[in-house]
Amino acid sequence: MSSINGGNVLPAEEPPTVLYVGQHETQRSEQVSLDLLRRAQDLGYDLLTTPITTPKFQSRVLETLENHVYQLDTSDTASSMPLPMVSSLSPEDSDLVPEESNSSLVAVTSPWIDMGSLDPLIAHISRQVFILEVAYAAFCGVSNVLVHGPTTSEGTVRFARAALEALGLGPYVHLHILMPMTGELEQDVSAVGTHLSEMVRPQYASDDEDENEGEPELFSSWEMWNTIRAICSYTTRLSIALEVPRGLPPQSLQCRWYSEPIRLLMLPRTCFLRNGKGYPVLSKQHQHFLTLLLRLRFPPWALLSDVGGIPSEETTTGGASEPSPDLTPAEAAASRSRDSVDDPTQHLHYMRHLQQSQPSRPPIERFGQGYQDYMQSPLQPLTDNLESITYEIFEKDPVKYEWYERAVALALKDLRALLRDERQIIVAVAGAGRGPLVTRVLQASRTTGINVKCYAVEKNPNAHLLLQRRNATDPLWANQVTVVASDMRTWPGPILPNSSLTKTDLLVSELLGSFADNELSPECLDGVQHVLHPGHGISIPQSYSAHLTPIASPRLHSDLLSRASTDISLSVSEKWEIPYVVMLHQFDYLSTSIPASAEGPRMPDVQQAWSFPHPVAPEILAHARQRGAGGTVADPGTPYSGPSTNDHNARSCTLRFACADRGVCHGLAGYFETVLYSSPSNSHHNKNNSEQQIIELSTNPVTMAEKSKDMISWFPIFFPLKTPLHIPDGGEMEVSMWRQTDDRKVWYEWVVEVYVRVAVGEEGGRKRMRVGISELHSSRRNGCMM
Ligand SMILES: C[S@@+](CC[C@H](N)C(=O)[O-])C[C@H]1O[C@@H](n2cnc3c(N)ncnc32)[C@H](O)[C@@H]1O
Repeated sequence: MSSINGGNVLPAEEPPTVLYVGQHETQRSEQVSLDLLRRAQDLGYDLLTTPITTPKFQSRVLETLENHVYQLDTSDTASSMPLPMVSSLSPEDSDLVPEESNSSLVAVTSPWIDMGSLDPLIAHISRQVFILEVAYAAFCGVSNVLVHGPTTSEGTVRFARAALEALGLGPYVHLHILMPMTGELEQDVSAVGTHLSEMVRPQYASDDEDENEGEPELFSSWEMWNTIRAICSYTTRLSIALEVPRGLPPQSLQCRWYSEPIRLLMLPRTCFLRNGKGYPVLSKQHQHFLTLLLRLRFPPWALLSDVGGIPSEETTTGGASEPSPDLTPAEAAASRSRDSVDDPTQHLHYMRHLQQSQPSRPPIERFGQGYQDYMQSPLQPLTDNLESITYEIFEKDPVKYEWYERAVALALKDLRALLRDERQIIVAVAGAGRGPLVTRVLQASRTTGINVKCYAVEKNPNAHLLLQRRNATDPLWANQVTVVASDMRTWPGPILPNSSLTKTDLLVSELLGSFADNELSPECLDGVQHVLHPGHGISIPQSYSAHLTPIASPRLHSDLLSRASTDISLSVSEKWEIPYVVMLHQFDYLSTSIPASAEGPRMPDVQQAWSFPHPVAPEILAHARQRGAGGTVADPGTPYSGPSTNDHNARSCTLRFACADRGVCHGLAGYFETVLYSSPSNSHHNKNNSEQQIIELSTNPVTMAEKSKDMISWFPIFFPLKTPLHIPDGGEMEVSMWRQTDDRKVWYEWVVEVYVRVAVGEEGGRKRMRVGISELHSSRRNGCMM
């Protein structure tokens, strides 16, 4: 059964690209007044940054610090001296005032403080400055606050502790931590006067020089951010202001940042190139990264940093000459406004041009617009009946039905060749819904010229009514389809005119969930297998398999954390114990294959968990029936012991995933593949023509493009981890998963372990050491009812 959007209507049109652009100056020369904001908005900016405090305040704080240090150095009672207090803000300490228009401002805390300092005096002063500033910004109604991230990884925990305190100052305070993608910020904060880190007393200077030697680690900036947000418990009020460098880091790091909550994208002047005509442009790689971010459910705002001030009224009203016809729209706009490559709004015009000219999204993204990273509880296909609108959405899939028709046509040809007579081939569509697969069977019959007798079996009484109506009105159906209202597992099978039961030659169904078997296709198809001819009967699909890979998805983790315990259907802890159907968007694969080239696609390592073939070997079903009747006793002592007719549908797997880069695992992404039909005459056909003889569907990101590109019916599934698991560089994840069943329901259990290989002895031997393990998660309480 498909799982898209829980039955909501989805727009398939290209949604407009939303891009808010703000202007930032590391050292704003002009006070951010209402007038400046209006001028900025007239130019096309949506927001401005503003410092919270003035240089006067900075001088006052420095003075306090210097006085204290002087007293410490000269006083006899230095050891008992209390730490200095930074007194409340005075009118000359800040130009910010409460205004309605403050919602268009991003307040910037002082970049010269160092909350993570090893020197307790510096850390103490910095923390006070920070708290005073955030509290005042919040008081003035500026809820978005930009904070320069920690200067060293050593100070990250202290920085995070202060950030957590600031978040407690008000329910609307939202902190954006300014981080470089890697290494150090391009913005020169030394321009804003003495940085407090320069005033560290010698006894507190870092002694970890050995550790800090050499190149900064690629992922160190990300790691700092990860520490901050973990200490702040993944609150949605903490996000990143990511500074984009001129040269982008490798794909692996770009993808990691992409998965994080980037709310502001800081674009300094230095990240722009100049094109042949001297106008600022972004490189192709930068444009691609921006495009990905702009497709997020909540795209970041762009902050153009130090690209030129906001011109005063007089300079903006000067006459502009007509632009040259060979300029791009962005260049023309820039040229029209100022007619100069020195125009301070060129970068803004260029960003607007990029906004207007975004490439169109892939079909699944268009279709799922608004549903990115939205977690839905999986369906209960046997107890719930779908609504017509849900079927209607499935039926929009441009690939699935087409592929089914091809599979049916191929199977009909093989059956005709095998049966060697002209009798009608008996086809049953099990779980017919509103009938699209019945139509495809009839079309395949028409195109192959092979006569069929078609049965449509459906347990949803409302869909059954529609099937009957369609049989009477659809010229292709022409009242020739036998519509059966029944659970397929209790359907005795086709009845001949002489009232005797017969078997079907071909059984067509689509009962697949996002993880293949999670909507009980195996159980339903076992139950209807008795109607399939035991000799030559064909099932479409012939097999399906579940696939998974570990992912980092801070967004989903944060979303689950914040889900209220008032959810009537789930207890607080149960939300971690069920898989969710979700259009995964803002996430990162933790285990990937190395791309062939730097630009080559980075493919995840997606491994098969298990598979189900159909029809099942008759002995297996006979044995299951025997167990159900009490003929065999199950292993005593096992939690689900006792005779079960469904034990043959239990599965388990243990899979290992190599992780080149450090990261945090928030759960497992699940996909499926299915072979609808693989013709046994495969090789024979291929000799004579190039027609494809194996028809498959896939949502596995590695094989989807090749097997069923642009299929939209299924979103992936997500198995969450209650406690995120940290993986070091070069670590290995081991995923153990079970499909469990008793005679009433089916559920999943999963556990993830992290290993590293460490050198042992002098002979170069290596030992596999476990460094982390998750809880055992189980969806038993919310299992799928059989
Ligand atoms: C995903 S829908 C597919 C509908 C349609 N065949 C299509 O491809 O658009 C699965 C259908 O199977 C039906 N179904 C599921 N389990 C069934 C069962 N045990 N017996 C009969 N119908 C069943 C559901 O009611 C639903 O209509």
